[in-house]
Amino acid sequence: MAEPIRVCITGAAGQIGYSLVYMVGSGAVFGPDTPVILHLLDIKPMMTVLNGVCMEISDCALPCVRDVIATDDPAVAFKDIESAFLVGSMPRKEGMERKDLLAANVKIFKVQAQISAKLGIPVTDVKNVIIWGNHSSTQFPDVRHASAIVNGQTVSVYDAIKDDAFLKGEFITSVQKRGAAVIAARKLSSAMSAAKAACDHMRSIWEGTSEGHFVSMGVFSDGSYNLPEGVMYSFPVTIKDKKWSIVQGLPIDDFAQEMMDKSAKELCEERDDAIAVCED
Ligand SMILES: NC(=O)c1ccc[n+]([C@@H]2O[C@H](COP(=O)([O-])OP(=O)(O)OC[C@H]3O[C@@H](n4cnc5c(N)ncnc54)[C@H](O)[C@@H]3O)[C@@H](O)[C@H]2O)c1
Repeated sequence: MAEPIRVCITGAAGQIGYSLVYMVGSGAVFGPDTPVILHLLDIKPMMTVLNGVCMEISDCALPCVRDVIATDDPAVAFKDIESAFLVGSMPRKEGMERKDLLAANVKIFKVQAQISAKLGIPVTDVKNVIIWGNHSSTQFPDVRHASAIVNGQTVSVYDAIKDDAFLKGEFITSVQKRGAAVIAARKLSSAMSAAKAACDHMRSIWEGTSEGHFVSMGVFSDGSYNLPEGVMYSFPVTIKDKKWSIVQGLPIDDFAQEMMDKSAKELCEERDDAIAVCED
């Protein structure tokens, strides 16, 4: 086996942390041949809970876990690490909008399932669905540039679904409202799917994207696609040598641009709110 890498997970005693620890420790993120030393950070009152998580890590005999450092000291948690999942903060509760979280959290610091169900194919046969914008009710899931394997042929998802009303209506709104729907059903914010998404992001960064594939990530906007510069915005990106590049030149129609602009406007407002909180 290779030398172990040090991976920090903050908020490790929380819901998302609980799923993340398992996924990282089982080899699903950095590969089954890469041992990891887990640096688990949480706040002092959560140390007993974190100790329970450590007991379970030990009981699971996770194949990739070489050692575990559980701490409430960020200096210890972030020492010599190669990668970090910054999860520690306050989750959204029923009735809360994302904006409500900003004031609380600012100081501390994808959507193929529906398409594959509509086409009756496995999720692995759908690629390049884009989420533009914010992770909120203005996010814009866009299948215009996506392709799928149907009956052994690679086809455009838009042409295969052939349902403009669905793709511009129900599909978008159900993705936009998914977070709230999970909270309404679980009475808790999503955790397993959030941890899976974080792990997918980390694996994409670690391994890079394969030829012809892109993934959506919230990255610092450089003004591509006529969107405002200087906000964190979800773009289609490719990744090589752990560096992301925004995919350029995708044709954007009026409908898409309007959706993308709406999410950008909200992100600019959130950025300004966050700056105001910091300056308080
Ligand atoms: N993007 C998404 O899809 C998505 C989905 C769900 C949750 N979230 C966000 O992820 C975060 C964590 O959610 P959760 O459900 O795991 O919450 P949780 O309350 O179960 O866990 C959060 C953990 O963070 C710890 N924590 C708080 N402040 C900390 C600090 N300063 N340093 C280290 N640890 C700290 C808490 O003690 C707790 O153990 C929240 O901000 C939530 O809004 C995002």
